[in-house]
Amino acid sequence: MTDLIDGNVHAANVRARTKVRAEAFAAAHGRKPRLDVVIVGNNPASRAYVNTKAKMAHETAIDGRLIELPETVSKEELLGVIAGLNADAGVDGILVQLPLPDHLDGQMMIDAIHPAKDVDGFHPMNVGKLFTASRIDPEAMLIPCTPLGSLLMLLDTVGKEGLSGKKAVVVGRSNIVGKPMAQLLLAYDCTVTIAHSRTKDLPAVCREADILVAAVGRPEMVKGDWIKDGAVVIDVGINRVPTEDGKGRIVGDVATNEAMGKASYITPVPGGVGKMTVACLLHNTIVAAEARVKG
Ligand SMILES: Nc1nc(=O)c2c([nH]1)NC[C@@H]1CN(c3ccc(C(=O)N[C@@H](CCC(=O)O)C(=O)O)cc3)C=[N+]21
Repeated sequence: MTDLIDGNVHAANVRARTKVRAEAFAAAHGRKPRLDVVIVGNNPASRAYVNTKAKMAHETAIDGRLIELPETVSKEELLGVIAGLNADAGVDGILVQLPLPDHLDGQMMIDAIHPAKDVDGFHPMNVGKLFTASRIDPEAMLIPCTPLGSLLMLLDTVGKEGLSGKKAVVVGRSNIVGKPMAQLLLAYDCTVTIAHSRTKDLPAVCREADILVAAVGRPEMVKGDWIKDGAVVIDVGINRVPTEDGKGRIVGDVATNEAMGKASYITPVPGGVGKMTVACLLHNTIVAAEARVKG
């Protein structure tokens, strides 16, 4: 039997707790916490994510502005926008939607965000804190949203005991998901392997995993027979694939149908990790806001 881990339920819980804190913040400080999102160009998928974030922020009593810049914006202009948000005392969180057009260096822009406002948790200062922490504290650190959301679902599903000493395999080595995810699992006493596109015999490596995190961005790459019986599977992928009606549909990095009956738990796509990513972004915004007013 495979149980689905319902991202909508977990995300609603995170948002409910965040909303209570956002309302208390507003009562104490005379303004709502604020998350500003910078988006460059008009990639339809990027637009869709940004709209979801704006809607969820609003429902969670968090304010925000969307700063829309043309595809052709220069490096200097974008750095200027970020500097303005850093200097604006009313802004608690800054998110620069990635990826950026080729002429802009994403890491340079991340580095320019004030670490205290870096609600993505991508700034080297926040990355360093995560990698050196002896204990993971989502109240005291800005942890990248997708790995944090994945960890919270794992903790709610199998508990700390369900992670300690277990073999975890993270497929994917991005700075946004793979590397921080591996670090979180390591902090919870998993034995962690980071696998990637050059890994020899990837199916065999995955078959060893008690906890399998797929973050490769390839539709349904992880097959049913890559999954150990009883493994917990976290599917981070969000891939749009064509359908006959031309509308397309969203699938993960795991062939979910094949995983059913093998995994003990799996996150569905959609309705899994993605929902928690947005909820954790709002969580990070209230953490950043509270830390800033404390000084
Ligand atoms: N600086 C930055 N930070 C990000 O966190 C960031 C980013 N850039 N660029 C783009 C990606 C993508 N991303 C998603 C968040 C939620 C869903 C989500 O809620 N997905 C729904 C379904 C989506 C659908 O149906 O289209 C789900 O999984 O159920 C998806 C994708 C955040 N990103």
